[in-house]
Amino acid sequence: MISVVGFPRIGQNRELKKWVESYLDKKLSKEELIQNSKNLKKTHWQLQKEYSVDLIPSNDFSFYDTFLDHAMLVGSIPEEYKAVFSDDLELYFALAKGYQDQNIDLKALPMKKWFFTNYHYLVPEITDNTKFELSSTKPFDEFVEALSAGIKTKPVIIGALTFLKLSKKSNVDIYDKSFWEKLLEVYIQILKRFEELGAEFVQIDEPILVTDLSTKDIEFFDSFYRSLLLHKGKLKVILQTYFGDVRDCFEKIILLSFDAIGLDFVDGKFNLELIKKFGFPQEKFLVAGVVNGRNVFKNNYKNTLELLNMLSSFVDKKNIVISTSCSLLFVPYSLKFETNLDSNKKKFLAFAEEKLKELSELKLLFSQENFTTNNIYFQNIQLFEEMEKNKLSDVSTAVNNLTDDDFERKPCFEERIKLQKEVLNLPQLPTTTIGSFPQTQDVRSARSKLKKGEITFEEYESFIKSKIERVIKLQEEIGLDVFVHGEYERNDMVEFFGENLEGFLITQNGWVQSYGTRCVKPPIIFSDIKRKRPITVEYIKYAQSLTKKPVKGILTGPVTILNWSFVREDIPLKNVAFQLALAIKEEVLELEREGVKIIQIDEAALIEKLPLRRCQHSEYLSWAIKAFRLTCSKVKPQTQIHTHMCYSNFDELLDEIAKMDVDVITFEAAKSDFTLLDSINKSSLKAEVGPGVFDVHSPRIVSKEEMKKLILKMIEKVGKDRLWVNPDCGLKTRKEEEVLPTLQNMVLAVWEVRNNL
Ligand SMILES: CN1c2c(nc(N)[nH]c2=O)NC[C@@H]1CNc1ccc(C(=O)N[C@@H](CCC(=O)N[C@@H](CCC(=O)N[C@@H](CCC(=O)O)C(=O)O)C(=O)O)C(=O)O)cc1
Ligand SMILES: N[C@@H](CCS)C(=O)O
Ligand SMILES: [Zn+2]
Repeated sequence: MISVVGFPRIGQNRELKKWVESYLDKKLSKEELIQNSKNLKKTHWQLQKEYSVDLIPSNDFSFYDTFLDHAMLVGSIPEEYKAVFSDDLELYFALAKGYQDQNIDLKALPMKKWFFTNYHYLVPEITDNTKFELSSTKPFDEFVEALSAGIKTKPVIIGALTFLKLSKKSNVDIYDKSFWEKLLEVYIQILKRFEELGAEFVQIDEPILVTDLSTKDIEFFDSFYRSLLLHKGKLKVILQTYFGDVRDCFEKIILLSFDAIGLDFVDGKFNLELIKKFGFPQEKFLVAGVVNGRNVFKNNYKNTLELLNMLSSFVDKKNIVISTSCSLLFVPYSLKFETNLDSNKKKFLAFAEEKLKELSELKLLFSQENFTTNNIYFQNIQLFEEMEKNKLSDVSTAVNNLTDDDFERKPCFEERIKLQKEVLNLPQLPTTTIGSFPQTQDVRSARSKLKKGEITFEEYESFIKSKIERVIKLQEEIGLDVFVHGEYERNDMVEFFGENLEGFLITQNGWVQSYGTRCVKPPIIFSDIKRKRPITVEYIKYAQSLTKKPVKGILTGPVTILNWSFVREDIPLKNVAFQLALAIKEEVLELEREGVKIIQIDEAALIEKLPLRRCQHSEYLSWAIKAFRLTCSKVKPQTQIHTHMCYSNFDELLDEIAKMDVDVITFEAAKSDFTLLDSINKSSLKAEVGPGVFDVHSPRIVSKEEMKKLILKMIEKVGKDRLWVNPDCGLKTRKEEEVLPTLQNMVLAVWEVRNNL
């Protein structure tokens, strides 16, 4: 059999994004949105059927986020939202995006990164008031929709442990049976309903099982599922894990009466060792995740068939289900739109649709005794031999020649910061922004015209320069201290660098959902990385020529470029990171030579990609931090190096972040509690800090008073001498009318505080 854990839902041309945005703009009716989405789901199910997928997922579709769908399903929604909306879809989008009118001001649920991916889920809150009850029909409706199209799907449901652990909890003990019994009842009802509807398989996703688990987690899991599985009736229940191995609970889960266990053999290589050590129950299916759901390179059939054959010495061959390692949500839809990719490179790639083909080819080969004589197998072997030949020089000469001195910035922070203060002569509590200003429609449309050849590069360049002129003027008017050029020339902070460095492939349509309706187009790292030409220098120099205030040169750091790109699987990540670092270093040094006095190297994704298991942290951090240091170790002491990190919970990692040895770090402040600021004082971090004073993800205009209070609190926590004042991230997703007043209030708040220092 073949199973797909989940399928991309945004549509081959981002149709869903466009429909949802139109619905939110009141340009598409609710009925149209629902009908269009039904057609889209049907297309995806039919596509999977064409590739002979046996276990086709449903309920992997979502208007915004499946975690929010699940919260709606089990009734874990705050009462104050429920009270306002009689329409479920309005309630849903209010939770996703917030809601404001003259009388009501409801915030959006917070977003968090989904494990180590670049997808964000919405975080529901569970309190002692939460009354779990079956509150939506979405998964059942989708099952029936597919059935009426002639496809019996495998509904996918988020498991209870993953749901509870990834939700925010207030005043509840999730391990207390009297708390979770109600939730159990809801899960029982869900299974019963699917059984009534005639489902054969149901997939329960428990990716949390691949993280470090406590005894309580394991006890909860055991009791909850022991009880739930008593009610499965005729259904076959798949326990689906992904993103790693299940070393903490394998022995327990194989004893439970799941009918199938889904294990990831791509990110969870250790799963094979677990099976070798503990065996696998003969009566169960093993859903073997062998086709990578998180990367775009073709599957190596030789390795995969070796693995499957190895597994078949522990599991009856007919019980091995060939599967994706995780949902295909994390890869683009199809290669068929990539008409500009060099065919000699494209042949090494597989997006979601091509992965369906891989699954069916693997099924065929696995069923054949003499698969090595099959032409499909032979061609795949040849492909990988060719890939091996055009391997990146394992460690390129420059990376090979690096010595300790290349990672060391001199002199020490205390001496550098004194020199920088003399050069920059900034006021106390310097104000700045993180880099991007609103990417307004005119900017997107100019870029689109450039791509279509409707305007020349010179016309585009002069348009970007006019935007820079405007943003410099705006910053002068607002009274900020350190300026930015606005990043108007960048479609995305990673893709833009991919477009301008050698070694990357850029897709036309390789969109992947990042959150809600927002997508990114990750570039593909294919060969040695080199800087072909200056990337940011001209626009930053131009911006600096328009003002006496210092303009920050803003670059994306090597680890973030690496982590938000698709990277070849046959080269150690560390080597690719060092190649990227050498390229960014050249840009840093050129900016410095051109007189740029402050350079910000964004490492938004450095902490977020931390391995899920603690025991693997230090290995990752050691090369990731070195890659960052390589970019700026050779700048003059007078040049001030900033970095920016967003979204991450890095309280416990401050001593590691200190090793980046930057002069200034801006980050998302813990929104209302100040634990991070307290931790800064206790850590070895010496850098000046700019905890964000407003949340860029909310359209709210923030008042001077609100920010003044925050600044005073921050001064109390970290002192006035090392504090910067800035938003918590770039402003690209906001409208100008939302952020300009807030920036003005931020500056006014600082002026008032300064006057009283
Ligand atoms: C900081 N974040 C980032 C992450 N990952 C990245 N790779 N980059 C990030 O910045 N991860 C964590 C967060 C996630 N945050 C975001 C924030 C915003 C977006 C977003 O706005 N995405 C846009 C697409 C951006 C883009 O690449 N735009 C292109 C193409 C624009 C386009 O769609 N053009 C239209 C034509 C337009 C016209 O003619 O008017 C078209 O092609 O049809 C560009 O600017 O050139 C989105 O809309 O989803 C994502 C993640
Ligand atoms: N410089 C980037 C960082 C985002 S994390 C921006 O301002 O958009
Ligand atoms: Zn950010």
